[in-house]
Amino acid sequence: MDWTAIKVITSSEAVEAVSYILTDEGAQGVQIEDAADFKNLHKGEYGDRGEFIDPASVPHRHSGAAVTGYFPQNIFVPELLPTIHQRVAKLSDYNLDPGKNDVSAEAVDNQKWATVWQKYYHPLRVTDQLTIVPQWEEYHPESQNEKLIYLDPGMAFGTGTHPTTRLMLEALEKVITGDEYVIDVGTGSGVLSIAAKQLGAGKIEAYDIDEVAVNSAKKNLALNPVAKDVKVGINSLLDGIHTQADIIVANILAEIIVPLVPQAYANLRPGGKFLVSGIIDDKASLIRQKLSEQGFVIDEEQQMKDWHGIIAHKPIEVK
Ligand SMILES: C[S@@+](CC[C@H](N)C(=O)[O-])C[C@H]1O[C@@H](n2cnc3c(N)ncnc32)[C@H](O)[C@@H]1O
Repeated sequence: MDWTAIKVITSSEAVEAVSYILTDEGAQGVQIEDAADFKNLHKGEYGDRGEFIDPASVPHRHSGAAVTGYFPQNIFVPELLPTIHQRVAKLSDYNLDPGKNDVSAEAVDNQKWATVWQKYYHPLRVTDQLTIVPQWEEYHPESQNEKLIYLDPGMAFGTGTHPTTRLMLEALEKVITGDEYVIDVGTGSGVLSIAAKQLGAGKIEAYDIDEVAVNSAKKNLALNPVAKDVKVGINSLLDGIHTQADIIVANILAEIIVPLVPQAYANLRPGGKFLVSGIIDDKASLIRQKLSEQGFVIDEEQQMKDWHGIIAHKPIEVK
């Protein structure tokens, strides 16, 4: 099958939202070229996580970002382009800068689609213990404590390389000690659930509002035998869920985290941890405020590029 690539020129801060819009409109995969990610490339051959980067292989951007969605060829481009343009323009209602919002389409053949991923996506050590491995690569751990997450990145957000995902992978590495009951809200590719399992979590439930993401997560979970018992389903946030989890993890836009805060509080046992990212710089204070108002105690906040990740807990003594 051939594909239509729809490219949106936008701002770094809107990358995640634009990826979401493209996926929501039917993109089967999203590729991100973000100037913010390539800022430090000239410093040497290694990225800030020690991974090898060949600058010649990176689509270098000097400012802003390009987000390309790959759509099946039967889409009606003349209708889709203005729809995407309008949805990206509306991001300003959420205080996100849509950037140039230049939307263009190009036909690509199947082979190019495959090579797009394979060119830019290689095994990447994302935290002390976790390495993301594209499904098609053969890879042998370099040390005994290295744990592998196999992914086919063609389907949903969550290749493991985006700062928001990395913040949550690091947070999971810090808080999981073994056998925790984890809920992964907005699972996307399923990357955080697979990581949680690799780190020793017990029962995991993963939810996403988007059917493409749920199917992608199922496929990726199946690539990782350790995660075969993770339950995945379609659900908006924690609507209709009443449980007592040890850890709730969510990498979603700040605007969507706001209604999740009370739901997470209700669904965590006292002492349980709430890990959140997807929070762009100027939304961090809003999320800190919502967490505190709800009764959460903020244990830690990390920043990677323009993104914040927060680890909070529900106090054992509830006032
Ligand atoms: C930024 S991606 C995160 C994917 C993955 N968890 C990661 O960390 O890389 C956000 C995901 O949240 C999902 N999402 C957005 N709104 C949601 C909602 N109201 N309820 C559940 N999932 C939602 C999107 O479909 C998308 O897959």
